[in-house]
Amino acid sequence: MQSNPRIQQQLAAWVEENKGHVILGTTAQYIPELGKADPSKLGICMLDEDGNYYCAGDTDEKFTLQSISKALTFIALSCHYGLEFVLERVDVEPTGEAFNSIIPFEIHRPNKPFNPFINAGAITVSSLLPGRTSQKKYEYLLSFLEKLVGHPLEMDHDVYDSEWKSSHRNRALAYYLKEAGFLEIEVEEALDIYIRQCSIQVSTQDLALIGLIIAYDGYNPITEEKFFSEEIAQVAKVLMVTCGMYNSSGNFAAHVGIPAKSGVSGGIMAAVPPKLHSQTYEFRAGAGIGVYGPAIDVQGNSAAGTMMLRQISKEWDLSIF
Ligand SMILES: NC(=O)CC[C@H](N)C(=O)O
Repeated sequence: MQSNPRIQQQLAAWVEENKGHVILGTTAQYIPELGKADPSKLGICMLDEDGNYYCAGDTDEKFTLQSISKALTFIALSCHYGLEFVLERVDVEPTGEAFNSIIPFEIHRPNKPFNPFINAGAITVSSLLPGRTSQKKYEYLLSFLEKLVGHPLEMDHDVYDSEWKSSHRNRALAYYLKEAGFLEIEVEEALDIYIRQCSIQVSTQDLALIGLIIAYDGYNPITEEKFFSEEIAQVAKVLMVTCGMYNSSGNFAAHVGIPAKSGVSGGIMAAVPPKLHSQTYEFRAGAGIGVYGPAIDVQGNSAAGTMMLRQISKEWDLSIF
């Protein structure tokens, strides 16, 4: 199908309409380098199965994956060792606590972290990536991601350094994980791979493409390549719906209804599965979405980005529910 100018115009109009919502958030100050981002930015890119990109607003910026990487590490690890191996080591239950909370861990003393999208679960998953050193684990993940997006990716070293120096809470969390026997590698190595994966730079176009592949159950409909199984994609989407937007996941499911994963850099990756009975012709076949809006709300989600997705989903009938 040819690119549709009406979609492009509509997206541009919605970016303008939602720009005002940036004041509902601030940049992530707890990682000083992320705090320096321009809070007024807002951009979106949508990609359909024919390879048409529809981009509007600030889509030239690169930004770091942050927690969006948690979904991708989960998929990469499941591809390598199988889903069963991963689910034996991390659960799929939301916690209702902040992503970096120590409380669920300390109170419930679970026999595995609650889910791979909170920091406890994500650090555990990262530590299990194949490779003896954090460098090798990082290389494994990077090459998996580069295959998905089809071009080389890089780490933002300033963001890495900034988080490494300020990640006292994650370090504490990693010591809890070590004490509980969930980390087979040393705390500093586990933190290193986790912070590296969070520091990988992407664009909204990259997120739209990975979102499309997840929506298509591990298959890239543009290049006709299969990257991971339906089974893995299914669990990834369940996690995105139940835990992907932290403690706003319920609200996001109710008002947007698209499997999505956000990061404190202000990125959101969303996977719009095919919905053949929809009234909305353009995206009946599914799509991938990448959003960038670094002013984040108290839960850690792009404030204007979330509002914009709410409008888009409503107007184009994208909710899976
Ligand atoms: N929610 C996020 O994006 C958090 C990622 C960030 N690197 C952290 O661990 O705090």
